[in-house]
Amino acid sequence: MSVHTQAQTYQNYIGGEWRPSASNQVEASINPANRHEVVGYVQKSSAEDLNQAVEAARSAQTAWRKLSGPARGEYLYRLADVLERHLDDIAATMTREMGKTLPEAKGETARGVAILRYYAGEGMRKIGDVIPSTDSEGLMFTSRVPLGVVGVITPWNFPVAIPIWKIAPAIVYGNTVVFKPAQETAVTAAKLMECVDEAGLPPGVVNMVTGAGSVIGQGIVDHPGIAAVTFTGSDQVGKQVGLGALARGAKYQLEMGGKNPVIVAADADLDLAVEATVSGGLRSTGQKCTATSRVIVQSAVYDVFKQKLLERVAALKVGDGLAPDTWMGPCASERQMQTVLGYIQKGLEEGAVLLCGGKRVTAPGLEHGFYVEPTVFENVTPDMTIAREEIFGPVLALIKVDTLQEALQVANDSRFGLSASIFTRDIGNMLAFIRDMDAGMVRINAESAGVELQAPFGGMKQSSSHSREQGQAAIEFFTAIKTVFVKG
Ligand SMILES: NC(=O)C1=CN([C@@H]2O[C@H](COP(=O)(O)OP(=O)(O)OC[C@H]3O[C@@H](n4cnc5c(N)ncnc54)[C@H](OP(=O)(O)O)[C@@H]3O)[C@@H](O)[C@H]2O)C=CC1
Ligand SMILES: O=C(O)CCC(=O)C(=O)O
Repeated sequence: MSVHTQAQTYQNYIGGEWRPSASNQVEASINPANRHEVVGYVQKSSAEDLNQAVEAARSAQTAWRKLSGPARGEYLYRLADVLERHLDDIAATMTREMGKTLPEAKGETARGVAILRYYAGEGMRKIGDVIPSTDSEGLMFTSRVPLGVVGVITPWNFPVAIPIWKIAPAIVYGNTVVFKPAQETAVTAAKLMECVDEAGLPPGVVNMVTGAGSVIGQGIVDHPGIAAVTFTGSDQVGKQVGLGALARGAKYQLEMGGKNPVIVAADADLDLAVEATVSGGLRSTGQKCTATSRVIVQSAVYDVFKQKLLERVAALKVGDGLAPDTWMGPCASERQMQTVLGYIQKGLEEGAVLLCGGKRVTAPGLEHGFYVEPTVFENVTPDMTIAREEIFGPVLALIKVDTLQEALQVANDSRFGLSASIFTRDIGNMLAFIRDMDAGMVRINAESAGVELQAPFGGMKQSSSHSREQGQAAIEFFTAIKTVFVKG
């Protein structure tokens, strides 16, 4: 039985108007805490809808780029205020649509507000440099210009923060946007567009088209009217996006997976390390690209650390993210839950030892949701699948090592290099980690997740396309540099 009497239908947002898809087909977005609850219906759009959105974005671009940076920034301040007013509703929608706990969803929405204000301020900052010319009568300088229409393709795990950290810099630097959210969180995305509408952004500056990744996402990648594509999501799709964009000469930026290690050195504050491992690995049900997944512990403290970790994990309350006492919600979808359970099974088959968890939670009240127990394995070796692939679920893999050198070697033995932590009190260990750890974010005595909006964010190796998002780094992707020489 489905509970959908109150479920609203959400339309595409194109050229400042709400429009049904050309196909007139909709899809239910369901609550992962209870598969029978429909959160809303979203459009299953076609290439025709995408074409309309690209046209709207192209039409809006000339007037938008002609506004001054501070004037564009003013729109972002307005949008921030509107989002802040709707924070509670948007956060609750996010929890119902993808399962993270309400405090996490509120925190993420507040982060969206802060990102908008940060980039509103960017509208006032410099967009070029004066460079001495060899010609004493010449003036040489750089100026940054927008790219045109930017395609924004986002995942479901941060359905407010990730779209905002792409859309805000895109528009403040004078681009217009065609946004394709993950279908799993398209209701939350539509509520974000309601804020765009209420804030009075000029029609066409931000457009949203929902639908299948293979149709709308791929359509953005291939569309000749889109100058650049920014993507966050899986490793596999990301590489496809990059190849497609490269083939037609579009600019692209990819943020993909992680297999983030934490090293617990023999001199670590073990209580702090346990807390950070649990928070970094299991909050948001492990569904963060920055989530801790490999826990590399020096043998001298292994048993004590393990004991403390298991006690802490046993105390975690799994449940509906809207319930006030829930610490960890469900996986975002049935497919994600099956993926996680598949990796757990693989871990068992390859000889890892299950210390706790490992099963779907079907306790009364949770049986209709996509819950997986917080899971800890030990005797994990670096060649096992659960030590190599991104699981994106509440699974921690303990790896015992003797020395810090070995720990670093294991930590670097991955095709990913997004975030990494170490717990130690020794300055030599810290410096070795900062120097030798191949990750875009290295964190000392702090969990691997939880990035700050004013700092560059991105990974090394196959975690990203080697660019950085957020902070002032965003200007690199969302603008092109013009070098100007003037002589009177
Ligand atoms: N680095 C990160 O932050 C994230 C990593 N992941 C990893 O990816 C795994 C799978 O998650 P999943 O949601 O399937 O991730 P995807 O990479 O499939 O989805 C990310 C976005 O890309 C879209 N998309 C799908 N196919 C294409 C395509 N051919 N061209 C362009 N865009 C496309 C999706 O649309 P649609 O949703 O409509 O399919 C979604 O908007 C997870 O288990 C996790 O390991 C997932 C999310 C975030
Ligand atoms: O750790 C964070 O706060 C951000 C994580 C992230 O960007 C992601 O999971 O995609």
